[in-house]
Amino acid sequence: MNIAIGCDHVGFILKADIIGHLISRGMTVTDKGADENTRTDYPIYGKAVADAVVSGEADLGIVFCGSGIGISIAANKVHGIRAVVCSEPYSAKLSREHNNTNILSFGSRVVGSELAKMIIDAWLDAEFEGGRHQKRVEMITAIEEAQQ
Ligand SMILES: O=C(CO)[C@H](O)[C@H](O)COP(=O)(O)O
Repeated sequence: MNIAIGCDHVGFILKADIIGHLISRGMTVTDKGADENTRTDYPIYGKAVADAVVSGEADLGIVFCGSGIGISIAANKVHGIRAVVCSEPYSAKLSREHNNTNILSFGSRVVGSELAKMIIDAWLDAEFEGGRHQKRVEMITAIEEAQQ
């Protein structure tokens, strides 16, 4: 599985910690920046990771900013993206099972490295359940398509 990752200046250190964890899980990691912790703007990297996911370059994405909020909002502006900010594993698991999320977002000022790894494991180990949830995800997509 190929995971695209991206961060702003605040998320840079947590992203660096997480790369090794993803590789240890057998993932291929495509890093869309930022490449240093100099102040930058999170929408650049939220869009870059989202584009990689919707184009098929990556299967899933993980993004990092200070709160996880701005970069997830930016990613969610790209059609086909369902990005979620998580600070505990249960929501991460449910976001895959019920909502088929394709980007996981972290607040580096909120979540430490070990908790982030637990959240990532819960997210990656979960699978979309389909069934009654399929129709609801399709309803979200229909909202998106009506905006075009
Ligand atoms: O969390 C974020 C967006 O939701 C950003 O990381 C945060 O706003 C950056 O702030 P600053 O430029 O003061 O470091």
